[in-house]
Amino acid sequence: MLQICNNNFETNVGRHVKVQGWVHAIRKMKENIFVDIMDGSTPKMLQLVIPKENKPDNLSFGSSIEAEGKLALGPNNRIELHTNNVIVVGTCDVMDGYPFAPRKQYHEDYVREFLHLRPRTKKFSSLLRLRDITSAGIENYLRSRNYINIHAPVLTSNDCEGAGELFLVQPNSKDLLKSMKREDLTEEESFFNTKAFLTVSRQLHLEAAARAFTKVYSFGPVFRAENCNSRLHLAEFYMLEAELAFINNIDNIMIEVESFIKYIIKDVFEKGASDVDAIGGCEIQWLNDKFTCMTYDDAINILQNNTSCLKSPVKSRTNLSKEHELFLVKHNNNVPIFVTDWPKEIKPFYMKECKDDASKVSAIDLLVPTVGELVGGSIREDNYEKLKSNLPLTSNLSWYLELRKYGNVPTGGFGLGFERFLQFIFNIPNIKDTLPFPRWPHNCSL
Ligand SMILES: NC(=O)C[C@H](N)C(=O)O
Repeated sequence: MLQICNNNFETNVGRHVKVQGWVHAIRKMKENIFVDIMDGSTPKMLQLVIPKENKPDNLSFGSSIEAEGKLALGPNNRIELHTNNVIVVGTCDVMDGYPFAPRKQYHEDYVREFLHLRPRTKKFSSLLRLRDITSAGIENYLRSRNYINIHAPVLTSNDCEGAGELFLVQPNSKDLLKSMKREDLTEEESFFNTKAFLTVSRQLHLEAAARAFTKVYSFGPVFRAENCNSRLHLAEFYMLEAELAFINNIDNIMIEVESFIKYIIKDVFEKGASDVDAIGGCEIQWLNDKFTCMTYDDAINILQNNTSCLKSPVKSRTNLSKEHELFLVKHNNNVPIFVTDWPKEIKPFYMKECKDDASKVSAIDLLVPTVGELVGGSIREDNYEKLKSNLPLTSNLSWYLELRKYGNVPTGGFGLGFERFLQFIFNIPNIKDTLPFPRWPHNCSL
């Protein structure tokens, strides 16, 4: 079996091979039928040349086939398969509800209505391959720099960000809940003896692991119960989170983030070049520029001087709106910006106070074109007493506090939203088109 990605066809000319795939185009000529197939291993198609009399009756656009024959050099110097042995594995009756037709371009909103068939469309299959290449690039990069991958749990009893955007998890069986019920626990608590949620961030677990392995990361799904249906939000998304021990200066985190992002983009543009071409090319202007660094107060000043161009009000000591984030980046010639020194009251409990200003925390948001905030990171509060007084009253984070008691070290880290990263690298207008089966409010049907 030959996969189309094995593009050493040149050396294979004359060889007898078997291929498999899905039909993307059929052209009927006088003596032969020309069929383009894709097998998903590459954006490239392979042309089959089938003598008219050997074409199976049920061969159509969208059907899956197997073909055996001889590879030959075609008139345009492309390698094609000459075959009189084609088997239709699965038919596809285009008149019976198949939502796509040959040689037609569809808007992504339409294609998204058919999530189960979408991976077979040409552009989306390129996007999913690019997602795979980027994700492998991230793992390889971190491994090569001695980060240890920690499989932190999806189920957790903590609300890391303290923002209340949690999905509650409990058994679906009333009988099970009844059998596990205890007087002192609510029904929601009866399975784990505590409420359990889908994780919003693995940072707290990574902080525990960083105090044993120095450099750790986790790359997996996180969940946010936000009733937001924007082009930038998902209820389930992948987050890359990294945590480094023996770090007490946010500059180190910024250096780590900037070199990581630049490396991964260059790597995926190189390894995924044919898919990047297939989606119409991508260009990043600032790959050789240094990211800008400005304080939150500087950012607010810029916004306050430009209120006439902004719809959302600019208020100091509040979060930036998406409009503000995108304005700041544009104002900075579209070069990414690290915003530093955030007001303490708008950031989570785990961030460390700035040395020279106790009203600020040592945190960064990285703002980039197209999507705004891409990365959030901070130095973590490592002082036992200070952290104790910052902990939310209702939290059960005594274990997290205890990390500051035994063999404590300062740590810092960051989290990067993977889908936003893809959106921004490959210029994808809607985040729902960066992953195979997106979840967003009112949408979890398959
Ligand atoms: N690991 C991180 O620093 C990410 C951070 N906890 C967030 O969810 O934004």
